[in-house]
Amino acid sequence: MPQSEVSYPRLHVMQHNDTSHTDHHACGARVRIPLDELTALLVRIFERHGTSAHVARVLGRNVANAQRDGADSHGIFRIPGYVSTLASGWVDGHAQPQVTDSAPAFISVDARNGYAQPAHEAAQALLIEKARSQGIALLAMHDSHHFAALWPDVEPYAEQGLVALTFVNSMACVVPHGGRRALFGTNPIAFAAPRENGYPLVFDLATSAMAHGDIQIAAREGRQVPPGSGVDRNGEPTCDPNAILDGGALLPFGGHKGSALSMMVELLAAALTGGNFSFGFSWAQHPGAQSPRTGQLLIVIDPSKGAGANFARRAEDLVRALHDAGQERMPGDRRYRQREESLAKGVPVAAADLARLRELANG
Ligand SMILES: NC(=O)C1=CN([C@@H]2O[C@H](COP(=O)(O)OP(=O)(O)OC[C@H]3O[C@@H](n4cnc5c(N)ncnc54)[C@H](OP(=O)(O)O)[C@@H]3O)[C@@H](O)[C@H]2O)C=CC1
Ligand SMILES: O=C(O)C1=NCCCC1
Repeated sequence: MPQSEVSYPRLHVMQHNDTSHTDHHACGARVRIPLDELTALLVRIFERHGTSAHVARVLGRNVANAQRDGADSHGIFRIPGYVSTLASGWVDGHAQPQVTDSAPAFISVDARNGYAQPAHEAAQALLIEKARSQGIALLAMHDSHHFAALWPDVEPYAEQGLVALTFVNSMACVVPHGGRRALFGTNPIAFAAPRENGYPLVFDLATSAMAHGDIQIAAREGRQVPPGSGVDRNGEPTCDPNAILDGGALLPFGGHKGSALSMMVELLAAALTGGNFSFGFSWAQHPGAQSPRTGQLLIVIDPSKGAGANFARRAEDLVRALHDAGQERMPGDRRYRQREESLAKGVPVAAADLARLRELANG
């Protein structure tokens, strides 16, 4: 029976009970809002609900950019979760991260129970300097809360000609392959590499069959999820997202292969950094808390130190070969397309969500 050891709260997601709109989108009527306006609104929400001005700026930009790029599960959908987590006292919105220059190619960051993004930002310049001088450098962060998409953590390195990889562990809601109870987090991995012509090559994926956020969205919209996504509280396969959320669990993607990758994420993001394993924390005293208190590892490589004279050109060769072989869509393409559209026309947001954001910012 895969009963989760840590029960993940289902509260505090954007609800869409208003069905009066005629728009075809599942979330009701959509409006478009300029990116800087959305960012400012989100910054106000964070500040109003318990973060420092600096943390609010970092998180506001992060969430707005996720929404800009079409991240349904990690854009404004997450705002009620941030707010309830801050209100619960589970996370410190004013945390001052401690950055330690541990070794020539190794930086340790204690996020001090704060959000991962400001802690990462505090060490970013040193990480780039080390990667360029040593060829490779690591940032190992612990006691951090990552409640967002991972691509914003790696894409900026590729924009500067570097290769970056990151690993984050989350909360126990995935049954290991052949196992009986949830132990892994959805444990995402993201990778970014520069290209000669065009946006960096970036992939960003949960090692579970689906991200937990997408299960929540399917439940909210009354949709079934694909076979192989999860099991119910009795360990029986189910396509009902509510059964997965209510005492059931997710499955790793690709059976034993995804399970092995998820194990690696626990080792790199938790064991190596000093952070909690996904099964290793309890938020029982913090009703409403939703963000996992775990760790993150970032690896940054300077490809100019490698064998290839021009990594970005080789990346371009590879993309051309992939296209020639019939793969039209590269990972990241959908996001970049969405980004361009959002920058040209405004960021799409469900009208009901925008109203709720305004209440959170002003009410
Ligand atoms: N903070 C946390 O602890 C967690 C965060 N997450 C986040 O959830 C988000 C969603 O994760 P997940 O559902 O696994 O992501 P998806 O399965 O939607 O996408 C995974 C990757 O595959 C690419 N991709 C998707 N479809 C295709 C295709 N047909 N051809 C080529 N490439 C494709 C995507 O590119 P594209 O983006 O262009 O679609 C993306 O890079 C991620 O941003 C992740 O970081 C997930 C788990 C935990
Ligand atoms: O969607 C997911 O899976 C998660 N997102 C944010 C942090 C917890 C897991």
